[in-house]
Amino acid sequence: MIELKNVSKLYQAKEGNVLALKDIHLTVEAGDIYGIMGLSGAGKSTLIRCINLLEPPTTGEVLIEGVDLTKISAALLRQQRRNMGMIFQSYNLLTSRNVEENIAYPLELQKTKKEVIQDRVQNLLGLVGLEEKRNHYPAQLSGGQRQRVAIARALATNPKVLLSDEATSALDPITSRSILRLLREINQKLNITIVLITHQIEVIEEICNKVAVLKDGEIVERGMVSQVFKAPQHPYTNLLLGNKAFEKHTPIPLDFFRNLKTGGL
Ligand SMILES: Nc1ncnc2c1ncn2[C@@H]1O[C@H](COP(=O)(O)OP(=O)(O)OP(=O)(O)O)[C@@H](O)[C@H]1O
Repeated sequence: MIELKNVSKLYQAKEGNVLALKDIHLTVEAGDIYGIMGLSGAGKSTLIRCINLLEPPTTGEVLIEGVDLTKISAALLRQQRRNMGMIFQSYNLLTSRNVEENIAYPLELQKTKKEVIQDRVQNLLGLVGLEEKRNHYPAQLSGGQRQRVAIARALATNPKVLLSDEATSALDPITSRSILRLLREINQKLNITIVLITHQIEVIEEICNKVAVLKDGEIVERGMVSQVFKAPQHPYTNLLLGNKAFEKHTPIPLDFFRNLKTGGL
């Protein structure tokens, strides 16, 4: 349902040009929770923003259900974008609007009838578990609650796809897990395809069925999470997963501290 073909992105700036994406080919099927992982600067944000054309690719095609977004008019693009909600690390809520009003905002923009908006907002508040906070403003909410509002707002127009740009990176591990659980529920109950970018391996492990590994603007490895994580083929994937194994499971050898004291490392 989402297909990127030969997508490249060149940023041209006074300070110098950056080729942020190089000949990307990516297929996301309906129902996937597709994770794109890589270190800082790998091109993850650029890639996810190319999917809804927030960042127009320099070359290549972005096909959503067979429609190439790079070739349609601005009006048609606006219409296509309603099929794709997006959430961000920094939530991007409207600070002068309360929870209900934030969720209603995309529907107001498309001139939906008031009664329909009320019903939809009510359902979404239930879905994200924020009925009791409906009149609160973003400043009165925790990070996790803000992300729930952002998720409800992203789903307001009934999209088929949800794009998640490091949605849990600013949250503590427990809140992060509760947001990931919510995303999985949305994928399973509402049949919404999710594409997410993250630098956190545990996010991929927790909810994604597929993964692509991005390095310096190129996809170096992709596949089912179960396979890629069990038997990574590319040294860079190994490095990313190896680091995690070190953090999580490998006790730091005593020699490390001895050597540190004596400057022997
Ligand atoms: N508007 C821009 N103008 C010039 N260069 C840019 C622009 N946006 C991103 N870049 C460059 O493109 C490359 C990829 O950036 P991008 O933000 O996509 O990476 P990322 O993997 O999302 O990184 P992070 O995890 O740190 O957000 C980087 O070298 C970055 O400096």
